Amino acid sequence: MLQQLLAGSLEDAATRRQQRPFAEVEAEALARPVALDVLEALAPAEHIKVIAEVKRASPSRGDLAEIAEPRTLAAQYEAGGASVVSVLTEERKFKGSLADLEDVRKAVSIPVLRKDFIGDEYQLLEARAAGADLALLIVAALPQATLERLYAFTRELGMTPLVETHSASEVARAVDLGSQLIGVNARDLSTFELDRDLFGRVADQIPAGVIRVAESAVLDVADVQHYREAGADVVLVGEALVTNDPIATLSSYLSV
Ligand SMILES: O=P(O)(O)OC[C@@H](O)[C@@H](O)c1c[nH]c2ccccc12
Repeated sequence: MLQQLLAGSLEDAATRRQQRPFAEVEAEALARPVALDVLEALAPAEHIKVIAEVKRASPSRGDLAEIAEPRTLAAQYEAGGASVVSVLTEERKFKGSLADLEDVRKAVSIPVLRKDFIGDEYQLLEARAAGADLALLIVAALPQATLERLYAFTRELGMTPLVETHSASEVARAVDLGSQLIGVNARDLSTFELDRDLFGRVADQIPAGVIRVAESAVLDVADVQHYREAGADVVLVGEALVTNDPIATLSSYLSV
C-alpha cells in the first residue's frame, strides 16, 4: 500500500510538472522568503507541543470531515495554540491538494508542513513554492540513498525534514541522516495497523537534542499523556482535531 501511495503521488506530481516545469517551480521556491524557524517552534518545553493536521480522509478511516476552507481550520489551530499546521496534500486517498497548503499558508504565521508521499525533488520545490516550512520524508517509502538526497535537498531549500519512522531500524536510518526532527508513526502505512506503544519502545534510540514526534492514534487526552510519559516532545494529531471542536481539544492537549 505504501509503495502504491508513493507511486500515486509521484504520478500526480509528474502530471502537474507538464503544466509547471521544474525550472518555473524552482524559481518560485527560491523566491520565497526564508522559511520559519521550525526547530525553535517545536523545541522541547514544559508542556507537550502539537502539530495539528488538516485531514479530510484517509485510506484506513475513510471520510473524516468536509473542511471546505482549510484556512479557517488552520486559523483555529493557530488560535488554539498549535505549534505547526500539517496539511495533507495527497489527492487520491486523503483528498488533499497543494491548493489546501497555499490556502493555509495565507492564514497562519506558524510553520506549515507538507504531508504527502514525497519521492522526488519536484515535490519538494512545490512544497516550498506553496509556502511549506517542513516536508515529510517517510523512511519506509525510500531507499537510503534517495532518502539522503531528498533530506539534503529539503534543507537546501531552507525547509526542515520531518523524518517518519515505524521501527527501530528505521529510527536508526533517520538518526544516520542527522535528522533533528524524528517522527514515530503508530500506524503502519503498509497494513494500516495501529501500535500506540511503538513510540515508547523506540524513543530511547532517538538521541538527546533531537525532537521526538509521536504521530497518529491520539483520540483523547489520555493518549497524549501516554505519549508524553513515553518521551514525546510533540504529538501530531489529525482525526481527533477535525472531528471535534479544534480549539477546546487543543487546549486540553496543551496542558499535558
Ligand atoms: O489522524 P491521526 O491518527 O491523528 O494521524 C495524524 C497523522 O499522524 C497521520 O495522518 C499520518 C502520519 N504519517 C502519515 C503519512 C502519510 C499520511 C498520513 C500520515
